[in-house]
Amino acid sequence: MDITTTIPTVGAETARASLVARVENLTKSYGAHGARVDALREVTLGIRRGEFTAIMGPSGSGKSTLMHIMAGLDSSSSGRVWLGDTEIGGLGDEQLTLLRRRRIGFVFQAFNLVPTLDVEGNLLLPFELDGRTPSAREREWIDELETVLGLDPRLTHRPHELSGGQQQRVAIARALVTRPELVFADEPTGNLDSRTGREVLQVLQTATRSYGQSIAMVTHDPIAASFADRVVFLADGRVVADRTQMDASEIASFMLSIEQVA
Ligand SMILES: Nc1ncnc2c1ncn2[C@@H]1O[C@H](COP(=O)(O)OP(=O)(O)OP(=O)(O)O)[C@@H](O)[C@H]1O
Repeated sequence: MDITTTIPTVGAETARASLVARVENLTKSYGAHGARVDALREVTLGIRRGEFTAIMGPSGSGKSTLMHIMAGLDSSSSGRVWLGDTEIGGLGDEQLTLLRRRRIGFVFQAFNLVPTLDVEGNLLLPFELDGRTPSAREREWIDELETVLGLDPRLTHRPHELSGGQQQRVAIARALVTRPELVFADEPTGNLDSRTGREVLQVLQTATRSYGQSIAMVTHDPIAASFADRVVFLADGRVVADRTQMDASEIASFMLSIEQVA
């Protein structure tokens, strides 16, 4: 047996198994010729399972474009994208819709709750959209989320009767109810004051630390990124740094250095 070729292969497979999502040589360009914008340039990145990853970068660095392509909301110009073992680039629209519905959770800056549904109705929406009711085990999980996120007294309230922080908690609970492989959070604290924002970030951190939820959060806020286990920095469509556990001041100075170069 040729041991020199066997060992690295096993190592690479193990490393890939620990990734919940990955992209390889991803590029995305908008427009053509003189008006062309290269939003992503040959990005290769893996999101590790069970980690809270922040994707940071100045405005226009490509954060949202990367998130949208990883979540199957947009297509790439070239390169490959996987969620687990599924290569997203090979999927049709219907398969992509199912993948997003069943395997990915989303939390947006604007909460995106359905205004006509109460909290319980919003939490059950992912099941409703999938044409099914939660199993007994899923019902237990929903009950646990409602309690942990402090939503029990609010279940019959509609979004307009809730504070911004409460609405974002509902949105996070809704993203977690189906136990998705990966939750994408897009500036989840962008509409919140700093104290409420920190509480929401703690909720996301708890989802990872207590429940092993993989989360990828796009942000330009150093304080938000400091709650993450890992911070990936983008500048001008490229990954320029990939660090673990940085505090907010380290992140802020690193951002400043990127912005000065850009
Ligand atoms: N639909 C589009 N058409 C043309 N250019 C686009 C489009 N979407 C994004 N871009 C450009 O691609 C680049 C990356 O944009 P992207 O929104 O991914 O950056 P971002 O880091 O998320 O910025 P922000 O923090 O301001 O949201 C920018 O130069 C942007 O102007």
